[in-house]
Amino acid sequence: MERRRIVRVPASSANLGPGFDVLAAALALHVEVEVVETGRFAVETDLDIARDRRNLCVRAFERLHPSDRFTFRIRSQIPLSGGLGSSAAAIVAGLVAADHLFELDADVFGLACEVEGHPDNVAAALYGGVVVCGAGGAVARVDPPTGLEGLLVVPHTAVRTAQARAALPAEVPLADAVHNVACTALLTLGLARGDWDLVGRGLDDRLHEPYRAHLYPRSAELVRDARSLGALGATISGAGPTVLVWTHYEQTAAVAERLRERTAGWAQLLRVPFETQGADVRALV
Ligand SMILES: Nc1ncnc2c1ncn2[C@@H]1O[C@H](COP(=O)(O)OP(=O)(O)OP(=O)(O)O)[C@@H](O)[C@H]1O
Ligand SMILES: N[C@@H](CCO)C(=O)O
Repeated sequence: MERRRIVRVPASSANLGPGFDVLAAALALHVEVEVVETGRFAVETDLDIARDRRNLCVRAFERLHPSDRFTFRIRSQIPLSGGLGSSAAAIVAGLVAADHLFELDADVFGLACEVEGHPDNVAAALYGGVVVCGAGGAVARVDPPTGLEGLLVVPHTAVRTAQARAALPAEVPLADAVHNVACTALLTLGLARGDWDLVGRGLDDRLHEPYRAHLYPRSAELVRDARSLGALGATISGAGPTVLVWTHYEQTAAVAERLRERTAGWAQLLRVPFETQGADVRALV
């Protein structure tokens, strides 16, 4: 009988403002990858992604097992323009599928970090919730507070993560590093306590968003103006250009209305809950 697995992995928003390469949150948009032992290699998808062995799901799968006899059917709700952890979700899906098919009990998190190059999106994709990635591969996870919602504003123009990482300086002023430590502490306390004031005060960043603003000028402007639209604040999602506008659910509809006027012509405006559930795998018969 054909062996078959279906893996569902959430999108994620990394950095959450000040927590560069440390903080991320899973979001309720998903990639679904069905891996079937058909006896031939193929990638079947409507997405604009590689259909050969350069495909990220396949590359990740191959870290654990050859893909020659497997067909990969990939569907995704995650915009590919950048900032929503689509690459991490694809990598986690490939690894989880192989790990489950061959009962390997592999270090999926460690391998996924190696392929992705940084841990934040990978941790959120694998474990769900809000994650803090520490030294030596440690991950702490907390459920997002009840009532927290996100509005995602997705531009047409894409930014590749590699390009955004290349824009960062090797050194930053000490005062900016201190500012980010303070904001990260306020934000994590705010998220753990469900304290909206602390969350709003903790979203500011000086380590990556200013250095990348020339790659996504309209997104940077929206982050600056989000509070004046009634939101708790906004952050560049991951390496951008998508913007995550943070709201309490009682504010979301009104903020969405103002954003709709403000972002006419942008690719998508999505109301997306934070996701508590991480990667999930099922065996199909
Ligand atoms: N389901 C998928 N299967 C295979 N490859 C994918 C899939 N989804 C995305 N990719 C690949 O990942 C690339 C996007 O990766 P990139 O790191 O630039 O952005 P991102 O992961 O969406 O954003 P960020 O890392 O900032 O959150 C796509 O161009 C595509 O090549
Ligand atoms: N922390 C990463 C997330 C992008 O995948 C970055 O900002 O480069």
